[in-house]
Amino acid sequence: MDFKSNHSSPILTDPIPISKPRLGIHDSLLPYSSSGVFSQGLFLTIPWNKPGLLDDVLSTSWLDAMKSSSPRNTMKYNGYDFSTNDVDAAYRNWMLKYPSALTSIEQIVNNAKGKRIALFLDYDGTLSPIVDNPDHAFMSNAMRAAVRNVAKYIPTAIISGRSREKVRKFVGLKELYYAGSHGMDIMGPVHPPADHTTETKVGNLYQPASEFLSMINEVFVSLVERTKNIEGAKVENNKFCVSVHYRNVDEKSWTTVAEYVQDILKHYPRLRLTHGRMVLEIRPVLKWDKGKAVEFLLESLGLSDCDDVLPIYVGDDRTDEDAFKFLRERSRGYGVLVTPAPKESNAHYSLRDPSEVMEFMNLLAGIA
Ligand SMILES: O=P(O)(O)OC[C@H]1O[C@H](O[C@H]2O[C@H](CO)[C@@H](O)[C@H](O)[C@H]2O)[C@H](O)[C@@H](O)[C@@H]1O
Repeated sequence: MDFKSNHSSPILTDPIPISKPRLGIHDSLLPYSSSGVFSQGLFLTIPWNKPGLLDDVLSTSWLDAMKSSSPRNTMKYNGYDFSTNDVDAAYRNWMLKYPSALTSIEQIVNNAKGKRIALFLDYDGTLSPIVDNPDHAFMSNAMRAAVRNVAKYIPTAIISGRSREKVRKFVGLKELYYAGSHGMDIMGPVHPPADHTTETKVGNLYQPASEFLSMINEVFVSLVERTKNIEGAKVENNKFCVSVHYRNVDEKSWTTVAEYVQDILKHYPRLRLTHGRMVLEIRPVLKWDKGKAVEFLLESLGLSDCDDVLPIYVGDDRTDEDAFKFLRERSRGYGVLVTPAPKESNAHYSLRDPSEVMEFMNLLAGIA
């Protein structure tokens, strides 16, 4: 399998051309084939993203970007103040383009007839509500039950910006596929022993950015040190990427946070910066994202190039747009954007919040 992406980064604007080295994936990282989950002998060409230090966050009005990156409520959005009525009217209008996946379930079911659904779920803001402390973003037991139930009928993967280990711990379900670090750390389900004489089989692993591990660690340590005096700043090690949270930082210090990040990145031309919800994220320049992870998983599951497969991806964040874009460009399946406020997206449908995501999964389980 040879991934050759034409996708241009949705974020970087740096025009510096670079060569695209072919990254041979070491055998030890190749999925083993005995369980038949991941195909063997993969040799991926992973295009490198342009080595820009700065994305839209820093190249233009990054302070504005920081401000609008996660509306704390729907009354203030993208710099505008809305009354509740305005918000409702705007949202209803927006839903003409991105209809609710709940009210469109019949249409989805009709299109799924004779097809196998594959479900991809983002974690933060999709399965768990956005909270101030990233370590406390727990999903409810009801949500866990809904995921467990839908996964009985539909192959289900969690694709998150968090480290795979952390998101797996939050979700707590062994039977799922997990892709952490924005898709750069993929693992298949852990199979329980068939009987007490056999060992638990660890899921197959695929880590296209493994060579960046020590560099990311270094950056993590530097950023922790650098930001230690900024009240509320939190640096999270997501294994193949680092998140610098400014949600709890006084707005007056946001510039300082961004400058510190920018300073450190100057020493790492092979890392780049993207922007999530009140978080700056540092990751390898590899052009590997959630869209690539979906492509990889479909391929590994033997579900790519099949007309009888309907992938559905549910997510709330900018990084999920890569997956929506992949599905749209391939005219395959549906992206479902989770948002309480209107925003442009490559998704096909919308859901307002995690509780609607849960309802949607219950409906999917019912029809599968
Ligand atoms: O891809 P995701 O699963 O959506 O992960 C994206 C980032 O999510 C987390 O941060 C976000 O959620 C936190 C908890 O609600 C919130 O406090 C923070 O402001 C948000 O940016 C996570 O902590 C990051 O590492 C992920 O990259």
